[in-house]
Amino acid sequence: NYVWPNEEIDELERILFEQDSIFGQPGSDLASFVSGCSGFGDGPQGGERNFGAEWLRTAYHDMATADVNAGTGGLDASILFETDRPENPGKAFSETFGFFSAVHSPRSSMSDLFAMAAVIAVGSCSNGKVIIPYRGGRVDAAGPGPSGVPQPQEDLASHTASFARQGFDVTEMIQLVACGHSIGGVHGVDFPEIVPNPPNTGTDNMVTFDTTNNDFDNKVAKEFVANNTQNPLAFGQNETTRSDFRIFNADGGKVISQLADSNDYFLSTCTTMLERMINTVPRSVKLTDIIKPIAVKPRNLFITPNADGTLYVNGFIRIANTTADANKSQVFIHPKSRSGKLLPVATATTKKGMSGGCDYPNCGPDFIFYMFNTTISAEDGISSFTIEIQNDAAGKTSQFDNGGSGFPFSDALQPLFSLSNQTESVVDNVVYNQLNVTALVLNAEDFSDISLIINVPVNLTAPISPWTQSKVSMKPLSKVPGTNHTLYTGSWKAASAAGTVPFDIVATGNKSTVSSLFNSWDNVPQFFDE
Ligand code: HEM
Repeated sequence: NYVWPNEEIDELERILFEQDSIFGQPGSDLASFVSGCSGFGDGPQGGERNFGAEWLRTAYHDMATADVNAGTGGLDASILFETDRPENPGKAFSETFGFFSAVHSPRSSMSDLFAMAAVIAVGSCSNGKVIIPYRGGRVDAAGPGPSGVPQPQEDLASHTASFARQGFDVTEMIQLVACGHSIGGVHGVDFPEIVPNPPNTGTDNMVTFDTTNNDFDNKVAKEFVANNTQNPLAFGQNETTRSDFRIFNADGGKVISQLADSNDYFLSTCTTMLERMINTVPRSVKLTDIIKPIAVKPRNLFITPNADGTLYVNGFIRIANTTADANKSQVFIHPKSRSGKLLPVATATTKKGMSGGCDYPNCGPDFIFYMFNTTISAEDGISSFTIEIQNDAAGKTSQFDNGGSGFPFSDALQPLFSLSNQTESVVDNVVYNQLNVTALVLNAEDFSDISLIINVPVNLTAPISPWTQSKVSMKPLSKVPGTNHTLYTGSWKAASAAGTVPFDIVATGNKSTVSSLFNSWDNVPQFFDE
């Protein structure tokens, strides 16, 4: 019963399920960094960084300070304010943030992105055998939380108490640690007391938890039980820091043996435990339903006025390859006028191309992008459309009416990308982004205010910050001849630290408020100084 658009899930759905996108927008290459779960060589000692392992460790360290009885902490991205603590050594947290900050927005909190990082990492590292159901809705912390990430030199009693605070009993603690330590390892640069670094080489001696660093599998348990493990937290030179040894034996070795006995059991246990881990959030947070790939979703819809009083309407429809057949299907758009009258059908059979779903098996379908365009009279205008697929993936004709009222798309208020641009300038060594937007407004006399609204972080120097809206009043430019449309323009300029988060245009009046929300800067032509 998904209805487009949905502010809570559309952006998260795009980032998670639309990898290798033909639009090449930020985030569409995220999964490629953990593709095959392979590490990136760091030096002759064989040390390497496995980004998937870093993403998973980031999600755990962020969650590990939760207090489930108090209903506080959990996945809230507070880790970004806590990286100078002794319990959080290493590059993992800032590197994970580096990957995901490009898609951080009011519709995709950093904590939702850290949860997604764990989902993608484990999905990719297990080659699609562990698909953690993903929900959105997490809320970012505005500052540091309490400390309390478990550390390897602590004793079993403190680990048991710490996991109990996070909501996991002894059995679940053993399971969660085994799942986490299935990929990656201990880095000499972060923990020289556990994994000594060769002196003066500048390299990172990394010792993996098991022999399959690039595979999310039960080897970590198998090798531990078989007593031939290389896990530095189980049999490292320093007995004090053998936390995995103490934890895996916390119940006499029962659970770790079960995990060692069956990889299927290990994988299903980890799916459950890691889902619980990423869904550990403050009590005040309400998570969305599980986000699934959406079968039919409009994308980048544009309206441009022509000189002769008509409107050129074009856009893309993203269709899952489980719904349409890239070779056979024919796609048609049925637009409706402003008054609800059916307008001539537009064919959308030309394919812009395919996006490869998720980059790893079992995550979601690939998508086919169909292009359409049509010309309508400005007097008729447009309010919505429905989509018809002939010869769909099942060989039938199917209609998509977006829950009954069609896909909303209105010429009441639209940015005109061909008349908009973005520029970059440097003043006193500070780089500024400027966004110049021209918008098409119907019956402008009905509105008392038409504003360009940019979401910007309140605190430009913090790694993450609550958002605030920076508003610019747009001014009338000219009437579009032969129509009731008027062009409005507005310019917004700020230090580039304010980012290029999608922008809104909102027209408010006594009779109504209309808006065009979350418009991507990617669609705005760039004029950058060399
Ligand atoms: C008592 C609990 C735990 C302790 C004491 C502990 C300790 C450690 C230590 C010392 C490292 C090495 C980090 C580095 O050198 O950068 C590490 C790595 C890692 N931990 Fe844990 N850990 C615990 C639980 C968990 C849990 C529950 C998870 C996730 C579910 C997890 C996921 C990871 C991952 C993926 C790595 C590899 C990071 C990389 O290769 O860059 N850990 N852990």
